Amino acid sequence: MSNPQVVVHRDGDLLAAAAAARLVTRMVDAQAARGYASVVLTGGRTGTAVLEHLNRNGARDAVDWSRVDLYWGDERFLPSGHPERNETQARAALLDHVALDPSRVHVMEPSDGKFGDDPEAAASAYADLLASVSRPEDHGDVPSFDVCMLGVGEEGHVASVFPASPAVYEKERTVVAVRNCPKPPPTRVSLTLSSVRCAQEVWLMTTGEGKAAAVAMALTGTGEVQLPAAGATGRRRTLWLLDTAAASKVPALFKPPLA
Ligand SMILES: O=C(O)[C@H](O)[C@@H](O)[C@H](O)[C@H](O)COP(=O)(O)O
Repeated sequence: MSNPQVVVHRDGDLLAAAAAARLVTRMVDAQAARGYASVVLTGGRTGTAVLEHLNRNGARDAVDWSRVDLYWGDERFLPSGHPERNETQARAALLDHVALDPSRVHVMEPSDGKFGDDPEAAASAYADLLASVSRPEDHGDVPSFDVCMLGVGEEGHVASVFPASPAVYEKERTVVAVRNCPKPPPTRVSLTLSSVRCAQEVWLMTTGEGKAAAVAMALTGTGEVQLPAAGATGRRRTLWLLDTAAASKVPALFKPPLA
């Protein structure tokens, strides 16, 4: 488990642009080292803005998109193509504009997919997929993703893991169905925190005053049951990418001295 690092940017747009540039570099380095890059995408405004900026980044095609494995941290359990699905928004923002290998874009099943309106079956199938692509060096049923990107909710949720929810207590399964989610839409499929923690690097990216309390609590010892973002740590790196508003309650010890 890695200690959190905090990087603060002037505003949300600069945060998204800087995170996109960081992601390009991380993916290029992963491909140089191992021949492929694996990234977990997140829904939400910040996560989608990062993909939009990545699509506009001049270094975008330094990435060999045919050797990228994409996953989702969570997905809204809606029909395929629904505008509220994270997949739909990611495709519009980036995926439809780069030469990905479709077989390496690992979508969580929609509610009109092969399992119909059964989110538990969709979750179980995604867990099986993760297990099938895990390598011996991953030491488990979840790949050691190069980067797992996460947005953060005002009450501290990440992916679709909410405070004191069944998902936050899950210790066995790697992917779960989430019902009665406090953030609409109510039914989702989500990685559990233990799956998030398989990533080499976890990037928590959020903006705005409304997130400042959750960010500060996560960084100052609140437990993951009450504040799931506190449990989102990477094997090698846990990076909080914030704008000044979301960082406004972060203790000085986490912020580099102003230049
Ligand atoms: O499917 C989702 O809704 C997201 O995965 C969710 O975890 C999101 O990232 C946070 O709610 C932050 O969302 P914003 O970035 O829009 O604040």
